[in-house]
This record gives sequence, C-alpha cells and structure tokens, in this order.
Amino acid sequence: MSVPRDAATVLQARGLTKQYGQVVALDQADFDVRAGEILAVIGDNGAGKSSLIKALSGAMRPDAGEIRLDGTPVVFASPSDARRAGIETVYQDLALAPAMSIAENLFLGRELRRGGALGSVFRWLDRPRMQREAADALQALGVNVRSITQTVETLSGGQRQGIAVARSAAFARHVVILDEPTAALGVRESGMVLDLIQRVRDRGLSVVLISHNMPHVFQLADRIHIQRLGRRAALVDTKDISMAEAVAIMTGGTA
Ligand SMILES: Nc1ncnc2c1ncn2[C@@H]1O[C@H](COP(=O)(O)OP(=O)(O)OP(=O)(O)O)[C@@H](O)[C@H]1O
Repeated sequence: MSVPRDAATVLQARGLTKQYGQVVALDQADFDVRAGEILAVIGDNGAGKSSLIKALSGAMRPDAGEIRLDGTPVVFASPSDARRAGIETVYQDLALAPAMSIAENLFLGRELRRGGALGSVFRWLDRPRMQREAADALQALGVNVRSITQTVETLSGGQRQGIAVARSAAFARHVVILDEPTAALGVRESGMVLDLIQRVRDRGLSVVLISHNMPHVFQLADRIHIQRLGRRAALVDTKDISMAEAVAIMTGGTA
C-alpha cells in the first residue's frame, strides 16, 4: 500500500541541532513523516539517527530547531510529553519487565485502576480489564501468544518485539518510532515483525523505522530519510531509488 503524495505531514522537524562537546550529533537536521506512511531512517554509524529519534521522542532536548506535530510547534521536555502528544517509541532494549506478565507489560506505567477506598494503589489495579484489553490489542494486531498471563521472560525475541510494538501501537495516536526492530531476530521472526509493522501502518499510524537492514527498508518503507553527518541528506520515495543509490548517498560515495 502506498501513501498518497498529498497525505498531510504529521510530524516535522526543521533545523534540529545538538552538540555534545566538540561532537555535532545533529547539524540543522530536517525531518518529515506523513500520516499513515512507513518512513525508514537510514544512515551510517554516527550519522545522527539515534539523536534525531531522541529529539522527536522527547528523550533529548535539541540545542536549536523546531518540531511541529500536525502543524503546531511542540516542545518535548521528556518522553512522557511526547507520549502524551501521541508519539510512542520502541527502543532496542524494548523496556519490557521480564518477570511480569504480557498483560502487565502492555499497561506498564499506564495501569488501569478501579476507583475505591484509600489504601495501596496496587489494590486498585483492574487486572481483569487489563487482561481483556491486552488480549484484544494483541489479537487485533495478529500477535500470537499462548496466554496473556505468561511472563515476558518465557517469550522468544520476536514475540517480545511484538509485545513492545503492539504496546506502542495501542497507545500511539500519531506516530510509532521503532529503533532497529529486527536487529536481533532470525529470518522467520523478522518476517513476523515486518508484517506487524505493516498492520500498525494500516491502522493509519505513521511508522518511523530506523534500520540498517536495507532489504527490510526496501520491502516496507514508503519513503526513505537518509541521514548523513548529522543532517538529512535526502528524502526519497522508495520506488524512485535503488539500494546502491541509497547506500551511496549514505556514505557520500557515488552509485
Ligand atoms: N550522549 C552523547 N555524548 C557524546 N556524544 C554523543 C552522545 N550521543 C551521541 N553522540 C555522538 O553523536 C554522533 C551521532 O550519534 P548517534 O548515536 O545519533 O548516531 P547514529 O546514526 O544513531 O549511530 P549508530 O548507527 O552507530 O547508532 C556520534 O558521533 C556519537 O558519538
């Protein structure tokens, strides 16, 4: 499925700059993702992909530049600011609690509670509702698990990634940012996660996919953002560029 060229830009950045001492991580970087597209972000090591994503997800405050969500300037002082604005990020560590159940992980930090008398907040957790809603959320995205009550430590790498992506999709209103979601996975599990990413996009969410895996990028992405030396070197429709050309822009060579 390709995204209409006139789809609205949902998340945009202009002139993002970030310096760590003498190192310029972001150098006037621009960024655009349209509603309902999969945008891949590629770039060599140190090109500033993580820094860009951290700025867009509230994990880092840029020194300069502007971020707009649906055309409105936003300032994210923390990841929870970005989450409240509808942007969910899955980092490589997945931020799952291994000893807790799948349902508990889906609602980690956003637990549903019953109203009730004073006392420990844990007494107010609405576990049946969380389990129901977690099962529905996973089923809707086609993430298969044996039981919603099994602990995350019993899952395979691909299933864990699936839980983390499903959690972000369940709570995101605009954008899901995925940092190397297939990096640690085998072929079969990668395929499962790639399918899941398409289903997330098919819900109308924008997906920003940071990846070093060029075949995955070319298989999934509507457009490719090529990051080089701290800035966006190119933003291209995937169908208009070859893998060799993309790598050439990434590395500063010629195709
Ligand atoms: N907290 C930090 N302190 C100092 N330097 C940093 C910090 N974060 C990033 N950098 C530097 O900024 C530059 C861009 O790093 P960044 O991690 O954003 O690149 P990247 O494209 O994600 O790289 P990789 O693919 O290797 O993860 C690098 O030179 C990096 O060493």
